[in-house]
Amino acid sequence: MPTQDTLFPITEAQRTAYARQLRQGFGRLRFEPDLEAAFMADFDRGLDRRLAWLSLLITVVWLVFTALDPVRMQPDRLPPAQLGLWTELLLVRGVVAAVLLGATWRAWRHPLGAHRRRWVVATALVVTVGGAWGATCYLRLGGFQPLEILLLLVAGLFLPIGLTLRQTLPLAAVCLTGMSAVGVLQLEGAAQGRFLYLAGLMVLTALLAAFGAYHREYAQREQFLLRAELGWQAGHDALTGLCNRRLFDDRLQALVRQVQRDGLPLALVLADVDHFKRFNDVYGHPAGDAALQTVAEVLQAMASRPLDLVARLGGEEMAVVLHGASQADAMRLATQALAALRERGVPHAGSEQGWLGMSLGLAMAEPGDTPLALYQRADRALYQAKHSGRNRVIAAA
Ligand SMILES: Nc1nc2c(ncn2[C@@H]2O[C@H](COP(=O)(O)OP(=O)(O)OP(=O)(O)O)[C@@H](O)[C@H]2O)c(=O)[nH]1
Repeated sequence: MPTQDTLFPITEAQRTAYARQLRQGFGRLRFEPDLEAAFMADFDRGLDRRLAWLSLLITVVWLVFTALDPVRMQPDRLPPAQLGLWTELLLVRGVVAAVLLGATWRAWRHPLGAHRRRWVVATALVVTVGGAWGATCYLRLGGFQPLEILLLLVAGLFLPIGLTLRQTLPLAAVCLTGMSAVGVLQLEGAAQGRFLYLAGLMVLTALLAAFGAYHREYAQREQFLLRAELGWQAGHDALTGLCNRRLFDDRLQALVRQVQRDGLPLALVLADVDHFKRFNDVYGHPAGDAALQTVAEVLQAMASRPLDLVARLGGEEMAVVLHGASQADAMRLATQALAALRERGVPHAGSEQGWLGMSLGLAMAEPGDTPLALYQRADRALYQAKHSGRNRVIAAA
């Protein structure tokens, strides 16, 4: 998906797929495969920086708690039998701190890119299980530990940390199992009971957070589809489906620069329906609209290359930009378009020939050209086509 926020460069076919998905819904938080890939690319935008900051924050909090451990537990006053436990706590704190420092360094140093999900999963697992382990050490040492802090860790898994809900659920299940296993294996009696009670609360927390995450992701997906539709509408003409003037101006500018750099030819063909005012007067505006759609289809058929561009510039004036086409190619395509419109046989009593025709002006991009200069040459050629009998193509000298 630019995301491309203002103009979402989707094709007509993609737009149909987006609209279909929007109609079908996505209650299971999954799009059709192509759309899913586009959504994931959009979903991942700007994530690396956010994760780097989050990782730094967690690391700082973890280091602060680690630094406070000796103050809170006063190891020199612990009975010798508990020194082993103190070492265990220090080890757990140290391992998690080392992993967090490494993860933060990695996230700041290089974009996580393809490793992002693995990075998130590994960091989350170490922090949740390490957090639970540290908490059980505290309990066994007889110190005060607000175990409820573990609930925050569980809820944190459902924050926008780069996983979809489908990816978060198995991770949360593994983390909860790991945390509960630590409690069951390390604790006994009342402390174990209290930890198991907390494990139950963790499951409830996970369910509540998952409920919120479901609705957040649903809204995010819906917004993605709607943004594509809006972007398409911003760059296209509602009647013919062709690019509008705004998108045409943007793309023509880029195309002119591109061919000048690549040394390729570029042709601009301007088209204007002949005696269209009379057509509207005789057949009515709705028939005029249908006639414009026919002309748009005929012009669209001229554009077969990926960088070709067909636009409605306003009223009954349209344009075709042919990337890499020589003047002879462009002339041939324009003549074929005239013949194709003739074949459509749209009656036009107010025209010279009795059926709907159009006049075409062709100009080739020249070295050092600006889009405006190119447009003006094509416009002069169109003017000549109009004034030399209409329903023909004239190339700028
Ligand atoms: N049906 C319909 N008509 C439109 C639309 N946009 C512009 N027009 C009409 O197109 C006509 C353009 O008329 P003119 O600019 O005088 O040109 P023309 O009659 O085609 O004459 P020539 O260009 O000299 O052949 C006007 O009557 C506009 O109302 C549209 O979206 N739908």
